[in-house]
Amino acid sequence: MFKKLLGMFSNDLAIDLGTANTLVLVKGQGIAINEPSVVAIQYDKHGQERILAVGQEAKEMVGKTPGNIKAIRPMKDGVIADFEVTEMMIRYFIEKAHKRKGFLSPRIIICVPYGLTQVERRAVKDSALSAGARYVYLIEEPMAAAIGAGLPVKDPNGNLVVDIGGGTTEIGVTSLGGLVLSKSIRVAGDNLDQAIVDYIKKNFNLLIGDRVAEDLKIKIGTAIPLDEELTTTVRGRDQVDGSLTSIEITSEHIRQAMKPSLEEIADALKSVLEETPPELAGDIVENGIVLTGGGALIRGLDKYLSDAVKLPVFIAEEPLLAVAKGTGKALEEIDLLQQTSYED
Ligand SMILES: Nc1ncnc2c1ncn2[C@@H]1O[C@H](COP(=O)(O)OP(=O)(O)OP(=O)(O)O)[C@@H](O)[C@H]1O
Repeated sequence: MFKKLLGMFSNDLAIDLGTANTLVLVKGQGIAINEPSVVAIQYDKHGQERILAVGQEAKEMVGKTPGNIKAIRPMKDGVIADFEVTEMMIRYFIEKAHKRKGFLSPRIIICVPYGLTQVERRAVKDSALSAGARYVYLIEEPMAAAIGAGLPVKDPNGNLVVDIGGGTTEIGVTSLGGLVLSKSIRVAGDNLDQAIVDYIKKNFNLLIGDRVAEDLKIKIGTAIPLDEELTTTVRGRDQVDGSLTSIEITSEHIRQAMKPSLEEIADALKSVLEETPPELAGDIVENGIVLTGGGALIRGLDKYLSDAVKLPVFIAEEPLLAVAKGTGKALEEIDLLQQTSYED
């Protein structure tokens, strides 16, 4: 009761700490921040560092910075690659979202990739505590994705969600409010971008950056053949003579480039289905599989995965927001959470 009362005087926050994007929701107000998980750091001549930009502004600096500025993605492949910068980023986003704060420091629920080590979980909690959180809860990504996709996670039924983010694809089977089974592979959006860079280098002798590859994936990427293939022009540096040049690329090329990674995602899904207890598997056969995360937006991925596992596959509404929305819903039940398994 007392804790409930305290909650009325502070803006509790829900944070989806993604490897590609970080979203912050303020309780009762909705999404306050939706920005890339990138930090630009400037070093002075004594080697001292200071934050130059965080989020969208920092992402625009990636690959374009002079020597004394570094644009860093502190979370990579679903793990914390740089603790110090992750902490700076969490602190920056909390302070920005909580600037119109009540007179109490907030309680914060943070969604973290499945399978972070105890040390990484501790680091995330400590960053939020040192940024002024009164209490920090952690929730794992597949669970938040399932809640955000509107699946009836509390029912005694099996639900299967596949969250394809930037660094990881997380597959989870939920039932009775918990994760029964989960698998995380380091094959997701970033890996697809890298596969496109490599394919274009190998087949066209053209060097392109990650940002250009990501644009190609979003603009013309497809998991299945299209009735009318899409075409676009891509600019880069010729590997042989070093000149700047442009070539025509089709959706068929991008599909070929992404094929091995998409096969890995399909194989991971198959292995989770094989391990799912029969009672829950029956529910999944009936209800199908739900895709969340930015990767769910790849053209035809639902059909591709449905063909691979011979089950219906659906795309969640606003898949890029599903994890954040799920974390936000968990925040609304934060008083309940104090007694449940979410508490770390
Ligand atoms: N329309 C689209 N088509 C294909 N991919 C897309 C599209 N829009 C976004 N993406 C990709 O989705 C990924 C980001 O997704 P999301 O924000 O769900 O990841 P994240 O939660 O930050 O990462 P993680 O779940 O690994 O922590 C990026 O790789 C981005 O390129």
